[in-house]
Amino acid sequence: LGRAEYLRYKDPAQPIGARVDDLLARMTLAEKIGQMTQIERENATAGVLSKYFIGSVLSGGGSVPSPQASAQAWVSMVNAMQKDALSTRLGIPMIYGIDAVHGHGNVYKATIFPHNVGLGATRDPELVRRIGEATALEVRATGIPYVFAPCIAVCRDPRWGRCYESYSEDPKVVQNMTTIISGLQGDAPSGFDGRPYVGGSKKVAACAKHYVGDGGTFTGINEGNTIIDERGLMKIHMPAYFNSIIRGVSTIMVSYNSWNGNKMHGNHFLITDFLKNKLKFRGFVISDWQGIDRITTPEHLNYSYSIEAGIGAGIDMIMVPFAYTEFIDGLTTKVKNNIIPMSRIDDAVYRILRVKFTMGLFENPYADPSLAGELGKQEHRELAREAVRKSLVLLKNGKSAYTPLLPLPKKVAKILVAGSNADNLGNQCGGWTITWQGLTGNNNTTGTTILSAIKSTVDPSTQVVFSENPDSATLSDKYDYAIVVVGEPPYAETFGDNLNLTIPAPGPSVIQNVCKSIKCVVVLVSGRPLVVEPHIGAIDAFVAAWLPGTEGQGVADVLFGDYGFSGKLARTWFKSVDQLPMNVGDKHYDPLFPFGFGLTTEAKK
Ligand SMILES: O=[N+]([O-])c1ccc(O[C@@H]2O[C@@H](CO)[C@H](O)[C@H](S[C@@H]3O[C@H](CO)[C@@H](O)[C@H](O)[C@H]3O)[C@@H]2O)cc1
Repeated sequence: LGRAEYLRYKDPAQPIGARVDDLLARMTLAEKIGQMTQIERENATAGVLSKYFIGSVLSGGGSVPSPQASAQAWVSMVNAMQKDALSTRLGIPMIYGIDAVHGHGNVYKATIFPHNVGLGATRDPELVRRIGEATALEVRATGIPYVFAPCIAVCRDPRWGRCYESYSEDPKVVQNMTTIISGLQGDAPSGFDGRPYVGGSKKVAACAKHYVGDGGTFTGINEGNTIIDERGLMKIHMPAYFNSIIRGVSTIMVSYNSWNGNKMHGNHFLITDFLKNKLKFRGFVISDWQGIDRITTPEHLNYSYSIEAGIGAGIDMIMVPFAYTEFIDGLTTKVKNNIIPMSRIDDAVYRILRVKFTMGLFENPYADPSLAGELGKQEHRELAREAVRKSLVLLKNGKSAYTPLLPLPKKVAKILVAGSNADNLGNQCGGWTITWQGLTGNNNTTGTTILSAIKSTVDPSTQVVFSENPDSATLSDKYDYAIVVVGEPPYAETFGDNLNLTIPAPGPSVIQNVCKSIKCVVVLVSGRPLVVEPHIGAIDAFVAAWLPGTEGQGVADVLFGDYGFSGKLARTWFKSVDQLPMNVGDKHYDPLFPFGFGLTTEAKK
């Protein structure tokens, strides 16, 4: 029998660089460009991956194999795609990516952690690292090795629809929370000088996004224009990328926004000169969804130009995600006509292969079925509950310092719970949950609403009356106190852009109606600070709960004193939207509640 030809790139004993060099030298242009192409899962039908040598597949927001798909169904889907990819001449495994920005959001019964706006308020980087570890396990339970997380945006204007994806307006808080990358990927060995690192098949490749300045657009317009000089960009929006690279982040996603009128997806200086050559980032740079299409207005106006500008700027992998033949043909033409040099293609493919080799994808291309039980595991839910507790910020406690309302007594005669967000799991999870935009209501995934948490925490003898929008008959009853849980419905991206930031109706009237006659604590479930100045006088106690996710028990734990309040504002709480943008350190700083503010309480013995 002839000895099978020794293929150096297939030998795990070989150094990573040698394996990449060997494989790259064997690849045709079509195989190289295929590696640079990421397509949406709905396009990855039988034979497509092998026919076009596709290197990556993704789930866009809400893209699932079937409604309420099990971990096993996800594993079957990903493994089938992998089998197709491995059937190619060189057998290069594809890498499947998904947004797991607050736990494995697309997936039914996954643990949904607080969105980043709440995690910033915890000021607890080690907690956030543990969230990364748990998220990696839940993502691997579904056979997926790559997440488009964390978002390290520094949101400078809460009118931005994605502000809740940002840990803070303060770059230092965002830098501290890059511990999530080490949780997701594992700890890069010291002196790793910014090479991509993923520590085995219980870890996932991460993606620091969106590079750069996504949180700094004019009036918070999503995908808008970040108008700031280079010094300001480097001081506010860049620092967390330094930390991410030191932590060995495997990929970086380019942002839709422009910087001083120039689209980031076409910015050679920031992507190649700065990120790759100065910061020595050695993972791969991925575009956002149709990110190169949106270089032009209207989008896709001149896709040939978009390809040239995006690849020329230094983007390595294109999240196409649908028109993949147009992308492949377009890039092939550019290379054959010497408009894009082969050296640019080789740089891109080198980086992509380095990540795939480093994370062991060649040795372990298929899912580990033993991890299925990690999805929604009780231990992870307890971690999420701890995160909820630590994310709550107590902004007012009693109409005077001598009459604190919190912690609430568990044993009283009767309490009223009111508001749109008291009994609504979808609202407390927010966007990027089950679907891209998120879903209001209690029928979309499993978890604990704030109302059910209250009911299970109070003494069994305490009567709990719930009414979303209580009428005068309900309000005429006698209550020891009321808990009013109001706030925003779920949203994502541009659909969340909002210039007035008022509490959605009927929240303000519920606050007024309840609080004028009953001692009340208002719990605001929202992706950002909202207009509360007109109501604050009528409110006895006020808690910012942000978007806590599935583990609403964490809210009751603190309201009733099983744990103390410890959260600190990671965002300035404005008085009026006319003041915006207004951030800590600004010359004119006149907030309702300043950055860093948060009252504390002691846990009841
Ligand atoms: O019907 N419309 O009006 C509509 C509008 C815009 C759409 O565009 C698309 O919608 C979403 C759902 O398909 C996609 O996820 C992206 S968003 C992008 O997706 C990446 C992958 O999920 C994330 O990592 C990034 O962080 C995020 O910025 C895009 O905006 C789709 C439909």
